[in-house]
Amino acid sequence: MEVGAPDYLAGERQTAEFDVESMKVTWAGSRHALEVSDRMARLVASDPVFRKDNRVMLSRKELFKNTLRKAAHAWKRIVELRLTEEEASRVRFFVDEPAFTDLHWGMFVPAIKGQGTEEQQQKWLPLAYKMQIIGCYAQTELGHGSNVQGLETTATFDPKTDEFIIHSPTLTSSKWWPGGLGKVSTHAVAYARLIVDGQEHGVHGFIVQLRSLDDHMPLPGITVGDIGMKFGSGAYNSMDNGVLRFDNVRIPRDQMLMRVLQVTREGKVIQSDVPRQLIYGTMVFVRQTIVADASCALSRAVCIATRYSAVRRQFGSQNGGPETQVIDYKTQQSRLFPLLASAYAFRFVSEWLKSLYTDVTEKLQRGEFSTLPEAHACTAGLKSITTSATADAIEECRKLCGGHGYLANSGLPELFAVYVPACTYEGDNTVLLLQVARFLVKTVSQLGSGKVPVGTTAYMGRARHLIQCKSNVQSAEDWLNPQVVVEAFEARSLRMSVACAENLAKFPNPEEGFAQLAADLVEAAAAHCQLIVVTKFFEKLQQDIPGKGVKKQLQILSSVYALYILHKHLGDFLSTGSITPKQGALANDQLRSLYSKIRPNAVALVDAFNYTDHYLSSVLGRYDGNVYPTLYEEAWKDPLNDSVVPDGYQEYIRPLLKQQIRNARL
Ligand SMILES: CCCCCCCCCCCCCCCCCCCC(=O)SCCNC(=O)CCNC(=O)[C@H](O)C(C)(C)COP(=O)(O)OP(=O)(O)OC[C@H]1O[C@@H](n2cnc3c(N)ncnc32)[C@H](O)[C@@H]1OP(=O)(O)O
Ligand SMILES: Cc1cc2nc3c(=O)[nH]c(=O)nc-3n(C[C@H](O)[C@H](O)[C@H](O)COP(=O)(O)OP(=O)(O)OC[C@H]3O[C@@H](n4cnc5c(N)ncnc54)[C@H](O)[C@@H]3O)c2cc1C
Repeated sequence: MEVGAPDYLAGERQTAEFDVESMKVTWAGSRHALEVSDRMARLVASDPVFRKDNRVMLSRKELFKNTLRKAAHAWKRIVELRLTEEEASRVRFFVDEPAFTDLHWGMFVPAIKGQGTEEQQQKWLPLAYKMQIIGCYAQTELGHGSNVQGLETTATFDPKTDEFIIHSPTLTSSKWWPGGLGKVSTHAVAYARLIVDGQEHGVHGFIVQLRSLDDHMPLPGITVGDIGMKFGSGAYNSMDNGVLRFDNVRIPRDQMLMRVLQVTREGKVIQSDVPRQLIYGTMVFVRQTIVADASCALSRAVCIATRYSAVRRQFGSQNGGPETQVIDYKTQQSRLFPLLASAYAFRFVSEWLKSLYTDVTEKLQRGEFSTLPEAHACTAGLKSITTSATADAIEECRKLCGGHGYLANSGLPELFAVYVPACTYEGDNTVLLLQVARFLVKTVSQLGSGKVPVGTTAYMGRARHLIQCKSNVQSAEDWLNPQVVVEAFEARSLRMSVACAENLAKFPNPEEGFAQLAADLVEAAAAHCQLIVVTKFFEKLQQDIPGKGVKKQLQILSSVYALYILHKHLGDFLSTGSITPKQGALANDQLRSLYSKIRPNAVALVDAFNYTDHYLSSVLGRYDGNVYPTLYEEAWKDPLNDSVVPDGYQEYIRPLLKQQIRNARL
């Protein structure tokens, strides 16, 4: 905010009962992370190349070119200022526009790191790190996305020339969707069925050059282009999601990523001791980052809706006094505050998931693979529930802002359009929950065998207790006890998984049973993932959290998150007998009282996200709350208002009016 400018939300900030600066540190993860984030946010906001207020007005071509300009400029600044990887990734975050670089850094590089041999990494990574080649992740095809084993592109080994022949045998085998592919990437990690000596060996990744490094023209045998406009006007259209066909394209044998499986010069296929699933490792990595992204997108929407709800007034004027701030309506609170709590919950679960991922990656380097299934289940499940909840929440925030939320300059329509594909990419959310369900059913089925469940399924080891325990909640206060809450969530989750396992056992064919019970399995999986989020929020509170009143606020938010989920899924809790209807009603009583505790802190709690006005790009979410004059000024900047009489008047309006006059005379 400019020095000396009026702060229309000052009153809201004065009622805060905690130290906002300390909360900023907790949200960012550390003082260092906050400092880096703050510095990079200002760097981006002060650079005119990174302006974004005109984004929705640009044509697709202009938008795309502008994105190329921003990406090139960001890279120039990263090199000039010798930014660290952490700083560079914050620059990307604040530039706030999907671009080919996301796939280059986020998937192409990790695919080579995770699936390439040492030699392959040494050859390709330095080129990729300097952006002397630009890569994408070309897995999905026109006919298959979720079913990776169903991909049709082939990679046939030719022992005569020591090459693979990459081919698209059908229309449906055309690569379709990869970001960065359409117009920019020079290379792809392309996924194809490996065929050696007429035998198939599953889907593997191959580094394929697509375009000339001299003139950017597609290489012989490559047909490549953009797949067309996507949802929304600006949004994800800054990305060149592409189509790609291979017509018997030859690549050297050493361009197959061979960490999992090797093909020798003689055409021998050697399976290493690394599990096949590591081919899916890049997706595990990205799913983990998507959970962190969910907390960012959600907190951004909530920040806008909270500030605006404090500015906006409707009804309730007494004796000519001001009307009621809409944030004081209990309905507004019950819709908004759970989303605020969810933003914090997703933030902390993403922190935990990152540490789990780092731990599993270190183990994989040492040849320990036992934790891979849990890492897969956690990343898939949390990616699924956090992105679904965030997409719904952004739309709810738009509605919380009434009519003005529908204006592009509220920032919410664009945020929704750009965010919502997260429910689909990197694994459709339902498909991913079914993966979690497989993991849970397997864990349940092994309970009798003496195998002790660990990690996020450790609670299943107490199945005998959890299957019959009764919650001892007697008052609304009791719901503030984390142990009580966790036990209710554990009982619900375990009982849902056990019920699924028991029902599955009734089918002679397990796969048929899995297909028939899929809807229940998805619900059991979601219940397990919600338990993880609740537990990790409570565990966060066991840590030392400095700053006046900060821990107290987080305790309130953790209870709000848990009780909101409980209230929303009350049917599950009741039908599994995890709690009684009376206890469900008490949870709701507690929730209401928690909302009142959040109310004086609401604006400060969203200030703690430390978002600049540039990043928020929302008139409604401005830090200073100066909404109405800005909305008014912005309206006049619309190109339609360039002229008082619109273009088209002479051709289309005037004749109409004249005709009416003539008709009236008749
Ligand atoms: C200088 C620095 C600058 C910094 C800039 C920084 C910028 C960085 C930005 C980064 C952001 C990145 C943004 C990216 C944007 C996203 C773009 C989107 C990209 C994509 O969408 S890529 C395509 C994604 N596709 C999918 O997700 C497909 C989903 N399908 C699957 O994953 C699989 O097909 C599926 C559903 C798992 C089934 O596979 P299948 O082989 O058929 O497996 P089974 O069901 O039979 O299971 C077999 C067995 O394997 C286990 N399994 C499955 N998957 C995994 C896994 N991933 N890991 C480990 N194990 C796995 C499964 O559980 C089964 O186990 P069993 O024990 O039961 O046998
Ligand atoms: C913006 C965007 C960017 C993308 N970027 C990339 C990229 O860079 N690289 C890349 O390779 N791919 C990319 N993709 C593709 C993406 O990964 C796939 O779209 C995604 O994995 C979903 O697969 P699908 O499209 O085949 O959906 P489908 O599987 O066809 O889903 C359609 C419906 O069928 C349901 N369904 C499917 N299978 C089952 C099942 N077994 N049981 C129950 N229901 C089922 C789903 O729930 C869904 O409702 C991108 C997609 C988008 C939208």
